[in-house]
Amino acid sequence: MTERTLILLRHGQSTWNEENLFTGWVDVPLTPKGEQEAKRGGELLRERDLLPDVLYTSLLKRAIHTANIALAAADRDWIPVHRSWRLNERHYGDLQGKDKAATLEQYGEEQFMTWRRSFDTPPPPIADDNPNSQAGDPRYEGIDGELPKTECLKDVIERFLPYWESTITKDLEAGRTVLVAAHGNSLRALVKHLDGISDDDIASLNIPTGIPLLYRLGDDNMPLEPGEYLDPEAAAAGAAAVAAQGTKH
Ligand SMILES: O=C(O)[C@@H](CO)OP(=O)(O)O
Repeated sequence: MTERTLILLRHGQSTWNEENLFTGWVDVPLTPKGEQEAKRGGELLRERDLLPDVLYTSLLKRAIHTANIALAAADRDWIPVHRSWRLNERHYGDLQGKDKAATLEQYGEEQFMTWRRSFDTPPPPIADDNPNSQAGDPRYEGIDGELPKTECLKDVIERFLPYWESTITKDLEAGRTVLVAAHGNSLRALVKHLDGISDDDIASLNIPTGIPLLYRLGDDNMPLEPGEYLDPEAAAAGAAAVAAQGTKH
């Protein structure tokens, strides 16, 4: 059996992470701190000799820039890249652009957590004329199916896993080290699948920004051992910070 190497990387801190706003498909840039996190992520890959052969990213610049910075730090700028909307962050519907703490205060913790972390209840859909809607955005012209107006985690799994199975795993099977640079909730969708996490338990799983998460996979493309954050201490602190986002003022 040959071991397959998969590295997951959530983008570094974005401007809307810093401002504590629901982001979803809104295409916001990294902050200087986010760029620094991405660089450190790439250095961790280089230090461990985990050199990606191929990159998969979303269509959003916070993931694209994170990958570029990390790959530059690992001296792997040149590897082939595949971009797909299927790796995009979860579409946050009408919450896109709204302040997380203010939303918690307005709707209460139960509703807030249902929208934020329940498996199958999406937030209300976004209107096409909302400035944070992606209606008419040329990058989604070729989308197969309908442009989402909101999504829950279940919807993300339904659009991400077919791509994982049909495309990303083919590179793993060819022996390539695969880097997936994506988002908090699209990576939660993949980790749920890999780690066999239940629909209820996935609510408490949070992915920190900018820290590579390494998986060694077997012939069935499932983990041989639990995933490993390359900086476990920073990962634990980062995940706790994501979990606390609703309460920050
Ligand atoms: O706003 C978002 O798009 C996501 C990721 O930043 O937030 P949350 O962790 O609240 O799902």
